[in-house]
Amino acid sequence: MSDLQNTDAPARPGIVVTGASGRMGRMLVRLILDNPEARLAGALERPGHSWIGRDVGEAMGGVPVGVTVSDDAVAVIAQAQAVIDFTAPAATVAFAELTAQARAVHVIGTTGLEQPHLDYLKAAARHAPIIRAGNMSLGVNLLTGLTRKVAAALGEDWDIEVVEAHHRMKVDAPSGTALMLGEAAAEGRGATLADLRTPAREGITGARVPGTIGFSAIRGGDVVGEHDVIFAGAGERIVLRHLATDRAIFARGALRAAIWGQDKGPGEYDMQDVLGLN
Ligand SMILES: NC(=O)c1ccc[n+]([C@@H]2O[C@H](COP(=O)([O-])OP(=O)(O)OC[C@H]3O[C@@H](n4cnc5c(N)ncnc54)[C@H](O)[C@@H]3O)[C@@H](O)[C@H]2O)c1
Ligand SMILES: O=C(O)C1=N[C@H](C(=O)O)CCC1
Repeated sequence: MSDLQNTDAPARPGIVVTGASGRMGRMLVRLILDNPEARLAGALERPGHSWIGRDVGEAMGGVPVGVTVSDDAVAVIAQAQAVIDFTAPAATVAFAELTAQARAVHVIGTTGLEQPHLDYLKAAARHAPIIRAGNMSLGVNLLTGLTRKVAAALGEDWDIEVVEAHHRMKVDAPSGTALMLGEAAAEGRGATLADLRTPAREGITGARVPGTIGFSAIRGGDVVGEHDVIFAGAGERIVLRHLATDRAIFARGALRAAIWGQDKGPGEYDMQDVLGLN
């Protein structure tokens, strides 16, 4: 990890990492410190967290980097050109308001957001760019396009199921990625996921309703993230699969988005925009 980070160069956007001690937060702090195109401008954690007041480099077990972990989101975000946020829905909504006030780019990886959270984000995006994706990796964003195409090519007699597996600490299901893939499949069929989504199955569910999209979630161990989109027809199946083996793929995507967003106007964007896949 570089210790030359905060010898400032104005051209580099100052990036704040929220949830700095989390699985994604630590990954992001390291990546930003090692990237010459970005500067770590702040590290936030929730009030009461044991890292508050400590240098983030030291808290991570390395050398000091000159950035103290804070719970003062108002003061820290006011200094940011971008905020990279992998936390929890309620925290993300609060950060969105502060990031919009700072006219900074808000990169959101947090999943489990529900409609009221999304409504807040839409309002915040009237003032500054918000880039949000349930999965920031190049591979999943390519798979999203493939899923849309395959769903468009196959008729309703092909059943669509999304199966995902994640580590035992994951709190939301289906995963943000599974929902992205399901949405792409629904778009391929000229519909929305809200129209086609099957409720979670348990008990006597009855036969599958043609044209619907189902989800199954496995939770265990340290699985980083695995997704299958299954198209099941009569006598054959197509399986589109993404396997994540390193969280760095999400962090790299998020940092790329933060840099990409620097010259963008207010509005809602996703990784398809960042990667030029639209
Ligand atoms: N979009 C993607 O590519 C992608 C990839 C990985 C994870 N995620 C999502 O990111 C989120 C975080 O995942 P994780 O595995 O890093 O979880 P984690 O539990 O390891 O980390 C979350 C961190 O956020 C902190 N936090 C919570 N509330 C806060 C607040 N109000 N202020 C500051 N910090 C706060 C927690 O203390 C914790 O350190 C989840 O929603 C997960 O699904 C998305
Ligand atoms: O570890 C997680 O949590 C992940 N969340 C995202 C999701 O919900 O799809 C991306 C994969 C890892």
